[in-house]
Amino acid sequence: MPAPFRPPTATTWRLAVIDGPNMPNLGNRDKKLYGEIASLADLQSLVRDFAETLNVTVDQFASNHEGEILDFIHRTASKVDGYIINPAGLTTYGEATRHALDDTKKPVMEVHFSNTARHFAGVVPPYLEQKSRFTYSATGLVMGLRQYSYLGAMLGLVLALDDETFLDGGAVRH
Ligand SMILES: O=C1C[C@@](O)(C(=O)O)C[C@@H](O)[C@@H]1O
Repeated sequence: MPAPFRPPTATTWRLAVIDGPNMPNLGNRDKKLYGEIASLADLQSLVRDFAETLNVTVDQFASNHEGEILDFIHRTASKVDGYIINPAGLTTYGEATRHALDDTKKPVMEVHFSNTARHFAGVVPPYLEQKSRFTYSATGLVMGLRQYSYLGAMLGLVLALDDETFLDGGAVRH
């Protein structure tokens, strides 16, 4: 059933959804953080189904290798209207990936399964405080809602792209 709040004439935006290092192993990760989701394939199927409901398309990509993620961003930059990324293992040091996304000039939503502020506080002492590099240049951030973070990010990004007074149809980032 199509989303009732998007008119039938709304643009079919093309989005790219990227999962970074360790997300290909989603089914075997800590259930306290990642829940009972069985696999990356299940996550991608949930995201695809939601995209269909919103009447947008998604190009999905996951890799344990930053270079492959950079290649994906470079080759999709002129084809997609916005990115959703879970930088995962690149969150704190993924400057090359952040720059590649920045170079696209497209809106970028950062997503995480966990609330990374709480998660990081649990894994390092306060004097080594860890932060996401991606939040500095992301359009927005959704985290702490496990797989539903991706759906929240997608909904927000699609409505923002629809709103010509906000992202100017994807041409301008704010
Ligand atoms: O791999 C991940 C997954 C993560 O991005 C999340 O989705 O909660 C959080 C990161 O700190 C971690 O390195």
